[in-house]
Amino acid sequence: MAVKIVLALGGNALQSGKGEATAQAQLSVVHKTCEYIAEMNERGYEMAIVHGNGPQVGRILMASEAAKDVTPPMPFDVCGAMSQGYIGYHLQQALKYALNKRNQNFPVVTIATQVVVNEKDPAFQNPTKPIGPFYSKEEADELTALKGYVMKEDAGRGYRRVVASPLPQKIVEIDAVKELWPKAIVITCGGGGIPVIEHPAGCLCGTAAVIDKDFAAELLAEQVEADILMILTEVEKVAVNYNKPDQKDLDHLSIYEANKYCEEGQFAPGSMLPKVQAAMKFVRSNPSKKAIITSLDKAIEALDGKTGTVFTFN
Ligand SMILES: Nc1ncnc2c1ncn2[C@@H]1O[C@H](COP(=O)(O)OP(=O)(O)O)[C@@H](O)[C@H]1O
Ligand SMILES: NC(=O)OP(=O)(O)O
Repeated sequence: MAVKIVLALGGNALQSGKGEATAQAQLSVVHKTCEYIAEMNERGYEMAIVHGNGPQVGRILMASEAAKDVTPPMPFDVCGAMSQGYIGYHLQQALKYALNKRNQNFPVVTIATQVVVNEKDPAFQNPTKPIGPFYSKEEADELTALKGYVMKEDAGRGYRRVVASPLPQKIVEIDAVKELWPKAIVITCGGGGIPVIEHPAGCLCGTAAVIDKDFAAELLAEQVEADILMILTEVEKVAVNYNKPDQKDLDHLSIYEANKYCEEGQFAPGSMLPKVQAAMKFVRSNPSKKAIITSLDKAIEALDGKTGTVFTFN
């Protein structure tokens, strides 16, 4: 039986950290990303793709706010939906190209995905999710004074605007995802999903937040009964004492070890911590499953057991 994987694609799979933030620059990075995904498809893995949207949704919001004199600003949830649309479009285009090159006539489809969050989630009172570009401390202080943004330092890389990031509770379009699996590679829960609140009458209402795509990918992986949750980011392995002279890269983490390192504060909140927490949650949900955190270019080697940080129950 084919191995089922939910792939979570981080920022570097979509945009070069040091490069420009244009649509063209994103598409060229996505083309490279899709070569790896097509190779995985060629090897017989069944996949769904969840991607991040922090930089993109932040920039869509900025553009919308900057244009307020000519057109009404888009609500936050609509900006999230827009980010799903254009990132999904880039992935569809690049993945189809990479698949065709390998003579794999395989459908690729993006589902605009709503994800239910709890309006009482404490995350609404404590914004943690970095979005948009990076700023210096001085620029960050100016934005706080000028626009009231909450700005936080992001894993040693500069300051970013942070917004609420409630936990995903339910994937609204999950039946469609299951229906399409494994007939297509489905791009779903982009940017963690469009955050919606479920009202008693049954209607859904978009809300101002950005769900963490690693947690949404975890929920998806549980619901489609994936064998592996694979989180692809910039680093090949999770480390302890990250960025310090005594940094130690980790090949394997049990729930017990991962928990201990979380308590020690080894993983930066808003970057590595949610990935580790999502990996732990998936393995805890079914101790026969595994999660892998690695870099995009090492994904296949990691599936072959040669690199990455592998999370297992014991
Ligand atoms: N303990 C750690 N081990 C490895 N990387 C870490 C650690 N703590 C923080 N990081 C940083 O977290 C980054 C991944 O988070 P982020 O860039 O937010 O993810 P994404 O790829 O989803 O956009 C890594 O590239 C690294 O810079
Ligand atoms: N929504 C989300 O988690 O985006 P990033 O991966 O870009 O932070």
